[in-house]
Amino acid sequence: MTLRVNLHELGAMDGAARAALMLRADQELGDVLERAAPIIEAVRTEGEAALRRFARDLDGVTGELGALEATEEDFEVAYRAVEPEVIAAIRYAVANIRRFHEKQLPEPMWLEEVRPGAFAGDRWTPIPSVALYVPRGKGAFPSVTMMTSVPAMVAGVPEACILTPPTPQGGVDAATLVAAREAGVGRVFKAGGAQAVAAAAFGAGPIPKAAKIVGPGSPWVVAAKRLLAGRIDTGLPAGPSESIVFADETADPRLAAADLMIEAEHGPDSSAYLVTHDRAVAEGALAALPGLIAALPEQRAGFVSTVLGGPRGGVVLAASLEDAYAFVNDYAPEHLEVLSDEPFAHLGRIVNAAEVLLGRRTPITLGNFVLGPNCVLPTGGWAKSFGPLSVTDFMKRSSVGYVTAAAYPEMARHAHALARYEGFAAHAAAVAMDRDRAPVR
Ligand SMILES: NC(=O)c1ccc[n+]([C@@H]2O[C@H](COP(=O)([O-])OP(=O)(O)OC[C@H]3O[C@@H](n4cnc5c(N)ncnc54)[C@H](O)[C@@H]3O)[C@@H](O)[C@H]2O)c1
Ligand SMILES: N[C@H](CO)Cc1c[nH]c[nH+]1
Ligand SMILES: [Zn+2]
Repeated sequence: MTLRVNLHELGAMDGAARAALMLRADQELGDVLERAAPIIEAVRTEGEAALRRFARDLDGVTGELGALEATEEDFEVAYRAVEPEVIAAIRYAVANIRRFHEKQLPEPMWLEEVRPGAFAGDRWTPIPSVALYVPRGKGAFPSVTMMTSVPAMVAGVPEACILTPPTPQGGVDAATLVAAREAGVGRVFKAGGAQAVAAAAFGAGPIPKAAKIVGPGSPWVVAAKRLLAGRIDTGLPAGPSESIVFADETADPRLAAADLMIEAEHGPDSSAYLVTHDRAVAEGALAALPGLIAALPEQRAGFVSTVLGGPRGGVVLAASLEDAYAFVNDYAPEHLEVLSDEPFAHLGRIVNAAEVLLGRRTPITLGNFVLGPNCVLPTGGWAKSFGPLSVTDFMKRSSVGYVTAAAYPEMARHAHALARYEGFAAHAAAVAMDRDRAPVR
């Protein structure tokens, strides 16, 4: 395995080379969109039979798949199989994630008296149903189970279910089942990839049609969400993981190198940069990386070296601190870690990042698993306009209005003038009527 890590010197790069560093795997889906389309069509027309076929052909299930929905016995077996230390960590994380997300709950309703006797406001209610996608391919994700399930439960969604690819034995990852139960989601189905997104959009076998699907995934999941966006609310775009570790001259290069590997180890389609304006930090990190990579298990070492030596990763040496801020804000990373003795001094300069983790004791790992903020985050540059998954992603807002007799005449007069101007005669007629006359029955 080659352990070559890129050094990108921004001062020596032209605009095109700099722009090339910004590209992500989910911006270039290539033929995945085309190849996901027939999978979706098969689920739409064949339902459960297609899901069973894809479990075998795409998820590599060789064991007995059984019922698509995890049974009570599956949950019991999972609790026995997962190490007590991991169950304790899941409970610790669920408590923190719940505490964080409860703070996000909006007031159920507010009304403002916009004119004397005329009231307008917002009312928040949960969405009726949601499918929570939990990936399982290059890893298992009890973390994502908690991060999608807890806010859905805090929001009060009445019908929530988890969709996750089956294991090769035909079951569900044990810690995913434990995390689902601890977070309060009772239904877990074995379906992954594009076929899972299609099952949520149309309903398939026991998998209910949902109003929305949330959760991150591989390019197959991203592609299916794009193709089905007219059939189901696909929420925030969360594709292959990406990060920037931003380090100033006070940063420890070895920590910078270690933290650069965190998101790079997800897979070859990840993106990960260390951005610094300090040459000593850049060179120290480059020197530390081969040894750190070599200490990883083979598959993860392979992913990290592919990412850090490929077109979407490495060490970025900015021409100045200003240039480093500009790079981060242009890139709009999913995860941003700020390694500095004064991390808050940089916070005001960061405007585009889905998550900002401050200081040497807040590595991305803590955010991914236990701190409380959501680890399902927008990728592909979408952090310029989207935030992390939150409680309000599981709710919708309705406007509410109420006009009294005291406020009506003036409001009606102004509305009538605008209705006439826009040429809407029925709109105008409705506000020309006497609304306080006794009804004629
Ligand atoms: N943005 C976020 O918030 C966030 C959070 C966690 C994970 N992630 C990312 O989610 C992704 C998870 O990917 P994963 O692969 O581990 O799991 P996944 O569940 O997303 O993908 C595996 C599924 O893809 C389908 N698939 C695989 N190869 C296929 C093929 N050739 N044809 C058709 N379908 C195919 C299979 O059905 C399988 O079920 C990673 O890229 C990770 O970085 C992102
Ligand atoms: N980094 C992922 C989001 O991009 C979340 C995660 C979960 N487990 C490990 N990482
Ligand atoms: Zn991660």
